[in-house]
Amino acid sequence: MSISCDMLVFGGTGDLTLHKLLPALYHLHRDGRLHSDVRILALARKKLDRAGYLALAERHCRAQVARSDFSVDTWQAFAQRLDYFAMDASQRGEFVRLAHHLGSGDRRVRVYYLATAPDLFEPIASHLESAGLAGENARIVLEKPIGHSLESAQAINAAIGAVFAESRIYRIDHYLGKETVQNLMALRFANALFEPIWRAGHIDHVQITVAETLGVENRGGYYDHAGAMRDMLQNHLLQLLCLVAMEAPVRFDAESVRNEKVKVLQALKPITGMDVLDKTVRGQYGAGQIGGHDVPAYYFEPSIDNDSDTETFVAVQAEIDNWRWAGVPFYLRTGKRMARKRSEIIITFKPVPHLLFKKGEANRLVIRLQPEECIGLQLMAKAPGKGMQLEPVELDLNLAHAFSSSRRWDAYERLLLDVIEGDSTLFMRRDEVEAAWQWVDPILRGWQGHYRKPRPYPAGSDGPEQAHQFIERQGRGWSY
Ligand SMILES: NC(=O)C1=CN([C@@H]2O[C@H](COP(=O)(O)OP(=O)(O)OC[C@H]3O[C@@H](n4cnc5c(N)ncnc54)[C@H](OP(=O)(O)O)[C@@H]3O)[C@@H](O)[C@H]2O)C=CC1
Ligand SMILES: O=C1O[C@H](COP(=O)(O)O)[C@@H](O)[C@H](O)[C@H]1O
Repeated sequence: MSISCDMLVFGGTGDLTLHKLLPALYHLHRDGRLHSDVRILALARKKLDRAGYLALAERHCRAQVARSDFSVDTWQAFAQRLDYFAMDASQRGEFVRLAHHLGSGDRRVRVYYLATAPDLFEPIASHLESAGLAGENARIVLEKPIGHSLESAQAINAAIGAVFAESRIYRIDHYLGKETVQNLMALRFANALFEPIWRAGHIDHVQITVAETLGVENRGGYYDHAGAMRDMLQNHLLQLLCLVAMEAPVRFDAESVRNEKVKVLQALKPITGMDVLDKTVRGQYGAGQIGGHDVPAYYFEPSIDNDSDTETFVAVQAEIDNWRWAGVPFYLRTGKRMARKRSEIIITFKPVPHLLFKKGEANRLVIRLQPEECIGLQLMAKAPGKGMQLEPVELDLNLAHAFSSSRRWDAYERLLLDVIEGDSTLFMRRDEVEAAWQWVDPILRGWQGHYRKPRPYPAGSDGPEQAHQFIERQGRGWSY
């Protein structure tokens, strides 16, 4: 059973809160994982009373939670925990009103979840402090992306760090809360099988793909200033890369795991200047079809400039300059409005040194995060019948089948519970975020100088043609 706390969600009427955070909290409540005294206070400027907010929250929870998991009784019990407070979080004076509303309760754990644009992070932290709301029992959760560059991330980190100790700052990257991502650590560090071959001598290359069919939806105002590099690659894809590439931590605790991840980020080979033309591909979706329906081009989406140069697709060839990984390319790609939704990591091993049979394909380890969660090891096997006809077959560990009795947790459920329980193992430390920006910034500068126009690709495709040429130049291809 979790501990008692007040959870204050700034941005309580926003997309993230309504689509992810509240459904996750509902599930935690339904599964009996929230202490009976956990209270949730949503905050935003919109003038709503409690009843109005509950109606909004219920509508979204009904839409997000599976029918079989939603019941009116459970909702009503969950709603008892929920309240709404209208305030402008950019105004210091409003926090005096908030302190008054919260009353004394200084000894209770308070979690401040900042589900707002990052430009509110600094004012909220400083206003919390001046209203006496940032005491020892207060924790703060920051959504990604932290800033839009190394400099802005450092400024945010410094401002938050001036109010909250690092151990009380939770920089969330929801990919770390996904079951299969954690399973990657189990696979690597709880099985002796892979360690001897988990290195340059045996691995040809690694591909990490996060493809979405969604477009920018109603987030154009944010996305057009961010793009795929800041929205996805700087955080989610680099975190996945870290988990594939890191050394075994001495313990499974926050400091040990994060120490190893940061070393990987620091070892990433810089991509600077004209290198961006060889090592990266930017793309932007045009009109096309998703699931048989016409969808508009990116520049016709709401809140997007008609001549926007923002990338909705990015592919990068990353290299890690250390003993384990020298010379092994890590191909990262992510895009919106792609042919199908899938997130996966594919490790391709080196081919056998001498081919005895007519057919030979390199072994591949496939770690699928979405839509299904499974791990597959592709091996060559003899097809039944006469002769040595070899075909690739997959040893398949389907996690949904292997653990069929338990409901699959959404990433936010796991991470929210970790915050309440004070476990920051699956959250990003300050130096990790900054090391990631340190590598990403020169790429963004290279694009400014040499690669302003993203390559077009039709919605519903596998990205721009250049993304295929880029990997084929090296005698490889994207896995499908
Ligand atoms: N949506 C998603 O799927 C994801 C979002 N994120 C991150 O989460 C954060 C929030 O994103 P998202 O929910 O999409 O954004 P939205 O624009 O949908 O929501 C922003 C929220 O902030 C509130 N807000 C804005 N200004 C103020 C203010 N001055 N005082 C109080 N509240 C304010 C808005 O309410 P009001 O206007 O009523 O004040 C609204 O509730 C961003 O940092 C984003 O990058 C990260 C991962 C995924
Ligand atoms: O952080 C983000 O992630 C989502 C994709 O998350 P997933 O869990 O559905 O894979 C992405 O759509 C969004 O643009 C980004 O901000």
